[in-house]
Amino acid sequence: MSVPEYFLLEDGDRLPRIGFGTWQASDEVLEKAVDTALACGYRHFDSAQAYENEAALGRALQRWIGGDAAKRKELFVVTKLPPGGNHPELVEEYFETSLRDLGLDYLDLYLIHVPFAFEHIPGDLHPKNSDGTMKMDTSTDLVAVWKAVLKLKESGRVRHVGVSNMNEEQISRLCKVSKPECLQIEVHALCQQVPLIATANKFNIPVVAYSPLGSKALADALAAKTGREYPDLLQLPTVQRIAEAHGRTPAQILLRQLLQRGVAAIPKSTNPERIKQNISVWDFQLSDGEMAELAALDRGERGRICDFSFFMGIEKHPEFPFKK
Ligand SMILES: NC(=O)C1=CN([C@@H]2O[C@H](COP(=O)(O)OP(=O)(O)OC[C@H]3O[C@@H](n4cnc5c(N)ncnc54)[C@H](OP(=O)(O)O)[C@@H]3O)[C@@H](O)[C@H]2O)C=CC1
Ligand SMILES: O=C1CO[C@H](CO)[C@@H](O)[C@@H]1O
Repeated sequence: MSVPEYFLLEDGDRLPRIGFGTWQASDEVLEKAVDTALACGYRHFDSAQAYENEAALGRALQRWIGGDAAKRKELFVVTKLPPGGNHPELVEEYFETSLRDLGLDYLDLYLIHVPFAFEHIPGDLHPKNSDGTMKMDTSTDLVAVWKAVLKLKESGRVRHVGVSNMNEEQISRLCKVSKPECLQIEVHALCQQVPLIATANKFNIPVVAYSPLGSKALADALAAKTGREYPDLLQLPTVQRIAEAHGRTPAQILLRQLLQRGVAAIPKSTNPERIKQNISVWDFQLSDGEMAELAALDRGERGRICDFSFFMGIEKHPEFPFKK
């Protein structure tokens, strides 16, 4: 089956289905990686204020744009409102900080990063109590935050707005105000999010898969916390066998499965060869049988690696999105 390289959004904007992830890439390394990614054809870049590297991303993008408005239009730049910004009266301030750090005069997509709120403490994106638990604001009014994000779109400084890490109930609640234009969630071979993607498809909301390769960083953090080893998706026998059959790499198989499920993916790499590899996924296709074998790897909720358990106490927040 052929897969379009973009989601078509309103106003004819195009959301490239392979994007470039930036979490846990330090400034200098990130700038070089973004230069490579741009040269390889990436035009969708995923960031977040929480990654604390928006300025580095912005510098690399500005070099490539070179003041040319047509080149800026080629890019699809995404960033996210952090948990400390989940207060309606603070959305504008947090947004302006990201836009300034990115050095852009508009953003293509702004996402509510998570549905729960931390206290707003200037200069501290992950405020903690003395016992290590997060300083949460349990009075989060998610609809009011969403309305404040929608106002940014009305102002023209954001072209599209969406959400991340939200469950079906939260998505339905926000859809009553205005449908999110994108849902960014963890999706990969062991956490295939079949029900949530079905809901997104029902609302015609494009889904973008984060940690599409199983995120070594998150898997290691989970293993350190739970003592539960998390499998390396790239080493899964089924993935390796199908990769062998196609003369492709395991990563390309994992990404192609997502594309053929109608989901976009934002793999992160700072290695030039792997950056190139991750966007070279358009010239082969997986058979129905191979797709069925990959679908059988799903562990549903048990396959989740990003459960925010490193934010101690977060599961007590009324808007914690995942099954406890
Ligand atoms: N909305 C949210 O809450 C979240 C959003 N995200 C976004 O999603 C992006 C991707 O997810 P992320 O968690 O980073 O993890 P990924 O699933 O993208 O995996 C990244 C890891 O895989 C390695 N890798 C990349 N390409 C290959 C390849 N072709 N072969 C083998 N190994 C490879 C990278 O190492 P190397 O660099 O050495 O190649 C890195 O260690 C993030 O960067 C971020 O932008 C992530 C988590 C949560
Ligand atoms: O985007 C993200 C990158 O991963 C982090 C650790 O899970 C998250 O906090 C954040 O949601």
